[in-house]
Amino acid sequence: MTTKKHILFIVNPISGTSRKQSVGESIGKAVDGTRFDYSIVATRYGGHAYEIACEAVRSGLDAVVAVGGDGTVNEVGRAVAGSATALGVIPCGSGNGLARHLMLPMDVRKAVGVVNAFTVHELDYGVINSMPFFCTCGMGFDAFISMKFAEAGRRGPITYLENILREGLKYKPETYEIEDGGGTFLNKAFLISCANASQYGNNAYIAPQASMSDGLLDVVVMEPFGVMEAPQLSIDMFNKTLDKNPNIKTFKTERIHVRREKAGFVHVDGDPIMTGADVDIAVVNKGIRIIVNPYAEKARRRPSAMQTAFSVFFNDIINARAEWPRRGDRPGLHEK
Ligand SMILES: Nc1ncnc2c1ncn2[C@@H]1O[C@H](COP(=O)(O)OP(=O)(O)OP(=O)(O)O)[C@@H](O)[C@H]1O
Repeated sequence: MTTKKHILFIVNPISGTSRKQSVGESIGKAVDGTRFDYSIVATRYGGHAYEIACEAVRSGLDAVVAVGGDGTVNEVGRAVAGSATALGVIPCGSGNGLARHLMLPMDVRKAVGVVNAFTVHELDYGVINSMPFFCTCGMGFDAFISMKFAEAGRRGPITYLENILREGLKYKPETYEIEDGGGTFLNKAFLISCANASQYGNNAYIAPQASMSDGLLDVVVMEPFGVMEAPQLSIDMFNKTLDKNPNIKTFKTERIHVRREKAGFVHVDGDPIMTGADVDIAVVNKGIRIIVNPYAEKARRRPSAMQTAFSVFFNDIINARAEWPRRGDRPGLHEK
C-alpha cells in the first residue's frame, strides 16, 4: 500500500469576481481521496496565505495549492520556494497570469484533476529587491496601473480596463538607467516589465517568449509611443508578437539593475509595492517545485473574448488622448 500525499488547499475568498462559498465543496468532490489526504482553509486577511503556507512547509506537506489569483499564488509561492513542498494552483483570480502561462484549466474541477495527476516540475522564479515574483514584476505604467487597481477596491477585469482608460490619458514616461551585465544604457520608457512567465493575466502577453525553465528573465522596455503606433501595440500584445514591435526592446538576462529618477512603486505579480530609486531583479533557476498540467497542449492557446475587449479599450485610450487636448478642456494632460 502506498502512503497518501498530504495537500493543503488555501482559498482566498475575495479573489476574482465570483463568490467562493462552493469552491471548497467542488474541491472536496474532485480530489482523489484514495491518493491524497487534504484539508481546505480560507484566508482571513492579506498575508494570511503566506503564514499558513509557511506552517505547511514546516510540517513537510507534499503540496500547498493556492485557490485564488496571482496575489494568492505569490503568497504561497514565497512560502514554498526553496523547499520540497510543491505549489499547486486552482485559478480563481481576475487575471490568473501564472495559471494561464502554465495552461492550467480555469474550471475548478478540471484544475483539481491536474493536482490529482501530481506532475511536479522544478521551475524558475524571480526576485525584485528581495521580494519573490512568479509571473511578472514591473515599473512605470505597469506599476502605476497595478497601484490604481489595488486602490479601486472593486476587483475584476472591467475595473482593470476602466483604470487603464482613465490613467492612460495622463501617464508620463520616465527615464531609467538599466544595467544588465553587458553594459549600461539610458532609456526613456513607458514601462519596464520583467517576466518569468509570459503574460500579465487575461492572456495579455507582455513577454511571449518567456520560459519558466530557461534560467532567464525576459525584460521588456516599452518606449514612449505615439497615437499612430498604439493600436498595433495592443494587437501585438494579444497576438503574442509584442517582441517584434518597434516600440519594444526585449532581452533575456539573469539579472538587471534599474536606477530610476526617484523612489516609486513597482508591482510584484500585480500588487503595488513602494521601493527606492534602485531596483535589483534576478532569476532563481529551478527554485520552486510547481504542479504542472500534463494534459496541456501548448499549440492550442487561443485569443479570448477578453483579449478582444482589451484591444478595443486600449484603442479608446489612444483616441481619447488624441482628442482631449484638441478640445482644450484637459490642460493637465500630457500629450506626446
Ligand atoms: N481574506 C482576505 N481578505 C482580504 N484580502 C485578502 C484575503 N485573502 C487574501 N487577500 C489578498 O487579496 C489579494 C488579491 O488576491 P488574488 O491576487 O489572489 O486575487 P485577484 O487579484 O482577484 O487575482 P489576479 O491577481 O489573478 O488578478 C492578495 O494580495 C491577497 O494578499
